[in-house]
Amino acid sequence: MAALSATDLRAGYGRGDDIVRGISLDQAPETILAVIGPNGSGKSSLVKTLAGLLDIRAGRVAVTGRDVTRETPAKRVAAGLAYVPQEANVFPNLTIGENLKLATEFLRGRAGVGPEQRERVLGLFPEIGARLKTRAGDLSGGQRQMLAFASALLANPEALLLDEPSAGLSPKIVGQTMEAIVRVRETGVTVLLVEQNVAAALDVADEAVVLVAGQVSLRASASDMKAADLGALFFAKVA
Ligand SMILES: Nc1ncnc2c1ncn2[C@@H]1O[C@H](COP(=O)(O)OP(=O)(O)OP(=O)(O)O)[C@@H](O)[C@H]1O
Repeated sequence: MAALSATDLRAGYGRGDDIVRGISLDQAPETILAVIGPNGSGKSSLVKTLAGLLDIRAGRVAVTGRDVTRETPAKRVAAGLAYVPQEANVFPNLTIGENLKLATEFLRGRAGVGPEQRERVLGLFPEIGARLKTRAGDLSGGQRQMLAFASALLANPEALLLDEPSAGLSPKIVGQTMEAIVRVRETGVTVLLVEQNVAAALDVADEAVVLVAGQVSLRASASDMKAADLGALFFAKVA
């Protein structure tokens, strides 16, 4: 069974045209699927639609077979679908410890949420665990991203949606962030990774999809995608 599944998904903003225009994708458990494509192709909109932040106009979203299409964002997290937005993904005025505490505030009742999961997650991100009293606003970009991952993982998700985790990070820190994503996958989490940094994403992904104008124009293994002419794919004319 797919860990994450979207079927004929359509979504857009307000009364505007569809931005997500009929996307279907099934993601096998414990894989990393990179979502790449040119600026404005709808990558962030897709991930927001999966997370429940953009109203679904048609189609279906399921997490480990459970239909969450009509669920609120909070209920989707409780169903096993966690989301790390591109920006504003931590509370800067709160400490690391306070951020982590808040992350589980609305998750009572979800299996696997609690002190053991907290220990497991802090074990994955030791530099976060060692600085629980530090204000999140005082962290570097890379550390802030680790805190955002850790906060999302406290929900013990089946699938994790990441929107451009490399944005604004130096190349060295991008590498460390991608390594962290691999560690997350090794704990059994399925990761959907939206990235502008195509090379970094393909280095860690199993598979990738190219989005052009809100539709999937190609799906391939990460290694085949590395060999593809992405320039031609990204800038192909779409009807
Ligand atoms: N809040 C919004 N209201 C209206 N239209 C929006 C909104 N956010 C995005 N869009 C539009 O949706 C389209 C897709 O944007 P989206 O941010 O999903 O693309 P993207 O592939 O993630 O781009 P980028 O790589 O630049 O982040 C764009 O035409 C954009 O103008």
